[in-house]
Amino acid sequence: MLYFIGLGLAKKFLTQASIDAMRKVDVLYLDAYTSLSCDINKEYLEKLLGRQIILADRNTLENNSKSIIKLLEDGKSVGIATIGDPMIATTHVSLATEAKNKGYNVMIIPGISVHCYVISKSMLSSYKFGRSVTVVYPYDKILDTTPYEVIKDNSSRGLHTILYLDLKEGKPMSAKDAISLLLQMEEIKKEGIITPSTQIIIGQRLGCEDEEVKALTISEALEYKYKDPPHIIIVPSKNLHYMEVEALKCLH
Ligand SMILES: C[S@@+](CC[C@H](N)C(=O)[O-])C[C@H]1O[C@@H](n2cnc3c(N)ncnc32)[C@H](O)[C@@H]1O
Repeated sequence: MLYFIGLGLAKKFLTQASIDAMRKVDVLYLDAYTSLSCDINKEYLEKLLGRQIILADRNTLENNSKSIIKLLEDGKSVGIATIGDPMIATTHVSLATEAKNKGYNVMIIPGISVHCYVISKSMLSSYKFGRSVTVVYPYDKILDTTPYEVIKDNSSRGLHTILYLDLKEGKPMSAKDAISLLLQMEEIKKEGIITPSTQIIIGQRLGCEDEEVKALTISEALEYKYKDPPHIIIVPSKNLHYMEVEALKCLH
């Protein structure tokens, strides 16, 4: 059996189902690259569960899945624990389908995802979210403008956009860096999608004791004093329902 175990965003969101599964498996990996938590880490989980955990990088789970399949072939049960939900905005589906196609049972244990958490805290209508996208660091000085295109497309259909921020080699992108990249995209595209008066919602350290969810304009966000990451951004559609307008006022 291969278990994909969602840990939620912080210690207080660990579920009994996730703890039971982590105790039960023969080999337990902690996915250390698709997300991060302010208070769940390998040491904390090892102490809580009284067992050993292996930190898994992208290579172990994506390119070198053979080692995990080999454990299953040897009759071992394997767990892959992930901050948040194991299947939301991660790359674990390919490993799950590979194991399933080879005849192994796959069990998914959902966890509270940042995706649901930020929608809930924003009070925006959950029916009105379009495709989500990740703002990534420029690669070889080339800026990927996909987030700009996705915001534009969602906006044209009256939909909100969730922006995940890049997490490269354990270095989480801050909201401030993401906003300056969005402004650079605007300079390239010049379609008036991201302007100083564009409203955004910034979620900081969600699930932690010092979490914050704030509605700001882009120009306010450039001056804002942020807490440490992780950060996430929502770009609300301009076509807000009057209840959503009221909800946003509560986040100022
Ligand atoms: C690619 S998503 C993975 C989401 C995860 N699988 C889940 O279900 O929660 C990771 C990104 O979400 C955002 N994020 C994750 N946890 C967060 C938190 N507690 N507070 C704010 N943003 C967070 C950050 O932008 C981070 O780089």
